[in-house]
Amino acid sequence: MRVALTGTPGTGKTTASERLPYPTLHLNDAVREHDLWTEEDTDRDSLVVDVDALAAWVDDHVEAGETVVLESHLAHLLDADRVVVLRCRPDVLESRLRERGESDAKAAENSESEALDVVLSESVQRHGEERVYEIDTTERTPEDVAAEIEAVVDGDREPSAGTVDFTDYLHP
Ligand SMILES: Nc1ncnc2c1ncn2[C@@H]1O[C@H](COP(=O)(O)OP(=O)(O)O)[C@@H](O)[C@H]1O
Repeated sequence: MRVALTGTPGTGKTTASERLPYPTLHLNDAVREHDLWTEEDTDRDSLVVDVDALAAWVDDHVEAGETVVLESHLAHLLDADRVVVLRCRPDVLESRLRERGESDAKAAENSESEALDVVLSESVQRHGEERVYEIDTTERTPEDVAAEIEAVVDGDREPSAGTVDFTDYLHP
């Protein structure tokens, strides 16, 4: 089974993935290590990913029949059997990112994106609501988040797209 573990930067994907019993492909690392990008976005200090090249790289690194986690804020752009979207209340997300050393501008940009449900909407658009599972990490420990992800993999959770609403945190 392919599980896409996605969510706005800062929602806790890397931290949760380290606590899962499944092999995890950290796609952002793969993009850099194997030059799976088309150009540099200097304004946003990021790379424009070549999604087709990334998809081909993943195909080459996933054993048929194994459960594998594809971890990245872009993971939902790839084929997956289930899509786990981590969520975090935007004000908490902003402080997490600042504590991680991100710039105020980047922290604010991601906080706004989280309030606008950008990753969730893209995930539903690409995979359909029946494959999308939201997990709100705001008040969960990384261990609890990992346990919730395992429950999704085990089929113990119903799809839950749209259960999280952070519109109250949209900046006027
Ligand atoms: N469940 C959680 N509760 C509180 N803080 C968390 C949680 N998960 C991650 N963090 C912290 O938030 C920051 C972002 O986590 P990280 O796993 O890097 O997010 P992502 O991989 O989604 O960008 C890190 O500093 C991490 O220590």
